[in-house]
Amino acid sequence: MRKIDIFDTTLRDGEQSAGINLNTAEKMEIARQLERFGATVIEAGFPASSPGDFDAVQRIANTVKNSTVTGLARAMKSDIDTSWEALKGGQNPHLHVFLATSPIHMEYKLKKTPDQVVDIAVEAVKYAKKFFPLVQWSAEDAFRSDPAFLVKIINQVIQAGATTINIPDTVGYATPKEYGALFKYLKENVTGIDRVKLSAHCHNDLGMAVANSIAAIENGADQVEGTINGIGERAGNAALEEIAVALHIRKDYYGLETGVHLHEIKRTSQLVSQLTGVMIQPNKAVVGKNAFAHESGIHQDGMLKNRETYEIITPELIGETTAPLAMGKHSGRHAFNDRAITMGFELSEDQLNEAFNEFKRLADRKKEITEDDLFVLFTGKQIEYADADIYELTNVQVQYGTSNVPTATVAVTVPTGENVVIATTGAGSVEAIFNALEMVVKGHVNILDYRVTSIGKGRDALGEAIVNLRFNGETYTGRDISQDVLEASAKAYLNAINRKLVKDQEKKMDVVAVES
Ligand SMILES: CC(=O)SCCNC(=O)CCNC(=O)[C@H](O)C(C)(C)COP(=O)(O)OP(=O)(O)OC[C@H]1O[C@@H](n2cnc3c(N)ncnc32)[C@H](O)[C@@H]1OP(=O)(O)O
Ligand SMILES: CC(C)C(=O)C(=O)O
Ligand SMILES: [Mg+2]
Repeated sequence: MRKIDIFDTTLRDGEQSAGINLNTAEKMEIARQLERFGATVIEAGFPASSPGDFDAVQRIANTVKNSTVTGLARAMKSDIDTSWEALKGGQNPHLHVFLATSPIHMEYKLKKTPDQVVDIAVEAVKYAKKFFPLVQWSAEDAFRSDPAFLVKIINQVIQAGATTINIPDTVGYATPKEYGALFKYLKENVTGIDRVKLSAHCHNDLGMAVANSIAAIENGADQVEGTINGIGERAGNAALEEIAVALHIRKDYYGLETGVHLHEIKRTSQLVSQLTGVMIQPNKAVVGKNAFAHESGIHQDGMLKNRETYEIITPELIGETTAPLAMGKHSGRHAFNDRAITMGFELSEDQLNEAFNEFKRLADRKKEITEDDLFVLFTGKQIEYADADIYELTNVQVQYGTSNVPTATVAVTVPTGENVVIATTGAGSVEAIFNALEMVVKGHVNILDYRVTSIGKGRDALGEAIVNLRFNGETYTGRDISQDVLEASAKAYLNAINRKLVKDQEKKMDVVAVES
C-alpha cells in the first residue's frame, strides 16, 4: 500500500500562532508525544530564530529516535550553520530550507529578481548538503508562483541535492482542484521529480487546508505537512489528525496508509491544547468534544439499533475512552501508577507521589475521576518547572456580595522564596484576584483573553481557566485546572507569568552555556 509521510510542524508553524509561547520542557513533551503519534518528520523549530528555539531543537533532535527531526532555515549560510549545530546529533539529520518564489514575495519582500532567487536557492541547498544527508527545499508561496518558474527552480534545486520538494500554499489561497492540478503539472514537468519526496503544506485561510492536502495526495504528493489541532499562523495549518483519520476511514477509496498510530490522536490533541492554551472548537472534526456526541432523538434511536447508522469514526479509534474509570477515593497507589503507565506517562517517583496526593484530594471532592481528569493531572506533573524559580499560589480568598465591592486576598510564594500576601478590590471577583496578583508580580500586566470552561460533565466537573496576557511587553498564555474556577483563574494567571520567568531563565542558561 502506498505510504504518505506525515510531517508535523506543530512546534514550528504551529508555534507561530498568535499567543502561543512554549518553553523547552513543553516542546520536549510535545515532541515525545508526536513520536508516539507516529509523525514521520517532526519540525522542532527554527534554530536561527532564537537561542530558545535552538536549544529546543537540539534537545529534541538528541532525544527523538523514531521520527526524523528537522528545523527550518532561511536560504543563508548562517541559518544553515546554526541549524547544523542544533540538528547534528539527530538520527538522520534533516534540514528544511525555504525561499519564496511568488512574484510579490520576490519583488517586495526579498527584493530579488527571479534569477537571483534561483541562484540563492541552489547555493543554499548545495551548502546544506555538505552537512545534511536530507534536505527539504520549500518554495514559499508556491501556489501563487508562476508554475513554469517553479519547474525551473525545482529542476535546479533537485540537481543541487534536495531530497524533498515542498509546494506550500502559504497564504491559504488555493482550492482543491487547483492545488491538485499544480502537483500534477509538477509531476509531469520537473526532471527527476520521482527521485525526491514531493510534499504539500497548506494553510487554512479559506477553510480548505485539509481538502487541499488530500487533493495534493491524489495528484502525487508523498508527504503532507500540518499541525495537531490545525494550529498555526493566522487561520492555521492543515490538521494532521483529520488527514490521518480521513485516509484511514476512506482506505477503501484512497488505498493509502500514513503510519500514524490513530489511538494516540486524542492524547496528542489534548496535550497540544493543554500546553498551548489553544482550545479545540467543540464541533471540530475528529477531536472536538462533540465529534462523537449524538444529540437528537432520531440519531440516538439509530445509534441504539446500530452504531453505524450515524457513526463513521469510533471514539476508540482515536484513543478516546468513554467508560468511567474504576478509580476513585478508594483506589491505591499501585492502580494509580499503573494507570499513568498505561496512559503513556513517564513520571519520576516524586512526580508520581505528588500526582497521587493530588488525585486523593480530588477524589475526596469529586464523585467520579475521568480519564480527562487524570490526563490533566499527569500532564501537569510531567512538565512542572522543577528547577525554576517561579510564583506559587498558596492561598486565594474572595469576599463577594451583590452589593459589596469584591475583595481578593492572595498569598503567593515568590521566586525568592518569600511568602507575600496582598489584598485588593476589583469590579468583580476575578478582576480583584488579577489586581492582587499584578501587585505581587510587580510588572505591567495586560489581560488579552480570559476563558473558563469545564472538563467533562456534571456539577462537580473540574474547571479550566485560560489566561492570555501581556507581561512586560511579551505575550504568554497560562492555564490551570481546579475544582474551583476562581482558584483555577488565579493559578492560570501565575502560570502565564511563570512561563515568562522560565523562558527568561532558559535564556540566561543559554548565554552562560555559550560563554563557557
Ligand atoms: C512562511 C513561514 O512560515 S516563514 C517562517 C516564519 N518564521 C519566523 O519568522 C520565525 C520568527 N522570526 C524571527 O525570529 C526573525 O524574523 C528572524 C530571527 C528569523 C530574522 O530576524 P531579522 O534578521 O531581524 O529579520 P526580519 O525578520 O526583520 O526580516 C527578515 C529578513 O530575512 C529575509 N528573508 C526572508 N525569508 C528568507 C529566506 N527564505 N531566505 C533568505 N532570506 C530571507 C527577508 O528578506 C529579510 O531580509 P532583509 O533584512 O534583508 O530585508
Ligand atoms: C516555511 C514554509 C514551508 C511555510 O511555513 C509556508 O510557506 O507556509
Ligand atoms: Mg506555513
